[in-house]
Amino acid sequence: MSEENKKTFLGFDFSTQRLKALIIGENYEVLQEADVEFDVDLPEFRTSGGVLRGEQRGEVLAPPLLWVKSLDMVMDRLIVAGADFSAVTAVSGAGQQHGSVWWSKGADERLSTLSSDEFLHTQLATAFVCDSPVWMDSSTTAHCQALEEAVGGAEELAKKTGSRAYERFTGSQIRKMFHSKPRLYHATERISLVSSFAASLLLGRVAPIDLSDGSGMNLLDIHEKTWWDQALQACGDESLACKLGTPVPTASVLGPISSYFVQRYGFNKDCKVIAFTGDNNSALAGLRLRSGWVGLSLGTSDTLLLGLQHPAAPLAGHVLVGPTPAAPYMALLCFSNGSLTRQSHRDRLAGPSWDAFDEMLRATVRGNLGYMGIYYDTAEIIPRAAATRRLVDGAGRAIDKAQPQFEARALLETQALARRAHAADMGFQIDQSSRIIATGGASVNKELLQIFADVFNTPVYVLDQHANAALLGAAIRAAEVWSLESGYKLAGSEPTVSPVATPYKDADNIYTPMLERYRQMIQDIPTLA
Ligand SMILES: Nc1ncnc2c1ncn2[C@@H]1O[C@H](COP(=O)(O)OP(=O)(O)O)[C@@H](O)[C@H]1O
Ligand SMILES: O=C(CO)[C@@H](O)[C@H](O)COP(=O)(O)O
Repeated sequence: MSEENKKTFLGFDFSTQRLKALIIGENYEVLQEADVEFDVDLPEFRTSGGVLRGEQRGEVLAPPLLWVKSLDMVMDRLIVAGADFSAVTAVSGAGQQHGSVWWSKGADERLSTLSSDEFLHTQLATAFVCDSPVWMDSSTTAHCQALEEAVGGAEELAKKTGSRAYERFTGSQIRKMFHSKPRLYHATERISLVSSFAASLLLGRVAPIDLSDGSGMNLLDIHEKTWWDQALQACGDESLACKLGTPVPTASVLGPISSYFVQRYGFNKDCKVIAFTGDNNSALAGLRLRSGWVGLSLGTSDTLLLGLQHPAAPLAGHVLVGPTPAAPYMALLCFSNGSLTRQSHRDRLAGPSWDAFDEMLRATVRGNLGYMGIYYDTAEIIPRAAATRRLVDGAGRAIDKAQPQFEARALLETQALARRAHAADMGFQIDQSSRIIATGGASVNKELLQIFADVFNTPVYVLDQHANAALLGAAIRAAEVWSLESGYKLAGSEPTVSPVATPYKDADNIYTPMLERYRQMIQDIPTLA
C-alpha cells in the first residue's frame, strides 16, 4: 500500500491518573504511543493521583483544564514519537466513568472557533463553571437516598437504570449541584461526561453522551435507551435534558475532526470522530470477552467486567448498555481501593519500587500463614464503607501491624478475596472453566496476577497487543465503527490473549476457608450511612 493510502486510527484514554494516546495501523498493530501523567507532567494543578480533595467530606474533584492541557501535551509527544496525523482516518477515546464536566455559556461557540495558533488550554481557560466531581467522590449519600425515594425505591431505580443509586454516579452529583450550588447549575450550558467532554475537544462542539457510558449516571433507561424523565426530574429542573443533550449509540460517527486539529496538527479534514465511551466500557471492547471470560481491570480502581446478552436488574453492581453490537449489555463491579492503595502501602512497606515489593511477596507463602488485611485508604464502593484498616493474624486476632512481608501479602490476597466474594454475591459465575483477562497498569505484575489466579482458582490471561485494553479498545473502535460506516474492509486482526498465571493445585484448599474469614471480617466494618 502506498504511503498516501495508509490508514491509521487514533485512540485516547482520559483515565484517572494520566492521559494515554495510541495509534494503530490497519492490522491493529501499535505504531506510536504517548502519555501524560497528571501529577508529574502538570504539577501546577497540584493533583495527587490525578485528583484533588474538596472542602466537604468525601468530595473528590479534578480540574477539567488539566485534561485539556494534557491533550495539548500528548499531541506534541505523539509528534516526537513519529506520528503522522495526516494518515489518521478516525479517532475515538475512553474516559474515567461518571465524572461530570460543567461547560459555561458559549462553550459550543468557543469550541467551534478555536484558533490553531494557540494551545487549547489558553483558549478554554474560562470554558468551565467549576471543577469536575469524579468517580472517587462519595459526598452524595443524601442525594442518592432522595433519588431512590423519588423514583419509587432502589429496586425500581436499578430496574430502569441498571444500578441502584451510587454516590459517584452522575445523577446524584447533578442533584447535589442543583441543590447546593444553584447559581453554578444555572450558569451551565451543557453537562458532559469525561468521555464526551474529551470527544468535544476533537469534534469542535459539545459531543453527545454515548449510551454505554451514559448508563453510569442513574439517569438513563437502559431498556428504552433514552433519558428517564422521572430520574431527570429528581436530579435537576426542566433544563436538565437540554444540558445533557440526546444520548447516541456508542458505535456512532459524530462528524469530522475540528478544523483546529486539521490546521494545527495536519489531520485530514475527512478524519472522523467516533463517540468516546467510559474506560471500562472501552476495555470490554478491547478485550473482546467471550462467553466464560471475565475482564479484570487493574487501573486506579479494580473493576470486574462481563459481557451480557440481556440486561439483568441487580441491586448491587451495575448493568450498563454495552459498547459494541457483540456486547449489547455489560455488567461491572468497581472497587475503589485498587492501584493507589497498593502503591501507597508499597511505599510504606518496601519503598518506591515494585521489584522490592514483589520480593516481599516471594518471601511469604500462599495463604500468608493466615494473616489478612483490609486496607481502605479511601471510601470503598463494594462494600460501601468509609476509609479504614483492619489487620488480623493467623489466629484471627486483630493486630495493629505485622512484619512488612506479611502485610504486603495480606493486602493483595485480601483484595483478591474481596473481588471473588462480592463477584459471587452479585451473580458473576467464575469457576475453573472461566478465564480472567487482566488489563490496566497493575496487570504487568506477575505476583499479583498469580494471587488472583489462586484466589479465583482460575487461569489469568493478558492481551498480547497492549497492557491497556481501554486504550487499545478506543483505537480499535475508531477503526471498526469507521469501517462499518464507510464500507471499507479492514484487515484488522483479532486481539489475542496469552496465559500469565495458572492456579496451583492446592489453591482451593488454601483460599476457600479464607473466603469465609473475609466474609466474617467485613461484618465488623461499619458501612457508610
Ligand atoms: N509493576 C506494577 N505492579 C503493581 N502495580 C503497578 C505496577 N506498575 C504500575 N502499577 C499501577 O498502575 C497504576 C496505574 O494504572 P493505569 O491503568 O494507568 O491507571 P488509570 O488508567 O486509572 O490512570 C498505578 O497507580 C500503579 O500503582
Ligand atoms: O467508577 C468506575 C467504574 O464504575 C471507575 O472504574 C472509573 O471508570 C475509573 O477508572 P480507572 O481510572 O480506575 O480505570
